[in-house]
Amino acid sequence: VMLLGDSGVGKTCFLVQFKDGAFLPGTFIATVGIDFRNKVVVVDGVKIKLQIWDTAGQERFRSVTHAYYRDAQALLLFYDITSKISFDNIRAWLTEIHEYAQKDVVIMLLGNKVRYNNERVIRTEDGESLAREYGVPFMETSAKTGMNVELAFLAIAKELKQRAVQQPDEPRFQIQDYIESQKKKSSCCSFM
Ligand SMILES: Nc1nc2c(ncn2[C@@H]2O[C@H](COP(=O)(O)OP(=O)(O)OP(=O)(O)O)[C@@H](O)[C@H]2O)c(=O)[nH]1
Repeated sequence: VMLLGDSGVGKTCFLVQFKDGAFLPGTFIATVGIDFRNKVVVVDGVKIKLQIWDTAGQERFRSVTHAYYRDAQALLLFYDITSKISFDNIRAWLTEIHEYAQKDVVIMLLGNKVRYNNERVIRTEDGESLAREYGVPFMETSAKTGMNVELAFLAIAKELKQRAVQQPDEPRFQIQDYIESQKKKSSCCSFM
C-alpha cells in the first residue's frame, strides 16, 4: 500500500497513528524519499500483512517514488481539507497514478485533518464528488484523532483479500458500501 499526496497533508502522521496509535504534534519533518512499515490486520479471521510505503510529497522526490508505483496493489491518495491547493492537485496525482501504476490498482481518496473545522476549506461534498468523478472510494480522516485511520487500511485489506479469493459468479465486494456500513457502526456505538 502506498501513501500519496502533497507534502504536509499528513501521510506520515496517518501511518504512525495506524502503526503506533499515536499522534506527535510539533514540528513538521518532511519525508525524504520513501520509507515503509509493516502491520498485520485481521480481515474475516484471515491475517493480512500490509506493507505500507510512506512517500515524500515534495516535488523533488517524485522520480524516486515513481519507481515504486508499479509494485503497489493499493494507493491511499490524500489531500488536506484545510488546503485548497492539496485538493486541486489531486487531479495531477491521479494522472500520475494512471501513468505509473498498475491498471487494477485499488485507489482510495482521503480528506485528512478533519477536526480542524474552523480552517476547513474543502467541503465533504467536494471530496465526494471528485471521488465519484474518478470512480474511487472516499472518506474523511484525522491522523490526529485516529478517525477512520484503521478503517481505511481495513477496507483496503478487505478489498485485496476479496480480489484474491473472488469467484467469477460472485457479486463484487463494494468498498464504498463497506466503508459506509462501518462508519455507521462506529457512530452508533461511540456514545455507548
Ligand atoms: N490537526 C491535524 N494536523 C495534522 C493531521 N495530520 C497531520 N497533521 C500535521 O500536518 C503536518 C504534516 O504532517 P506529515 O504527516 O508530516 O505530512 P506528510 O504528508 O507526511 O508530508 P511529506 O512527508 O512532506 O510528504 C504535521 O505538522 C502534522 O502534525 C491531522 O489529522 N490533524
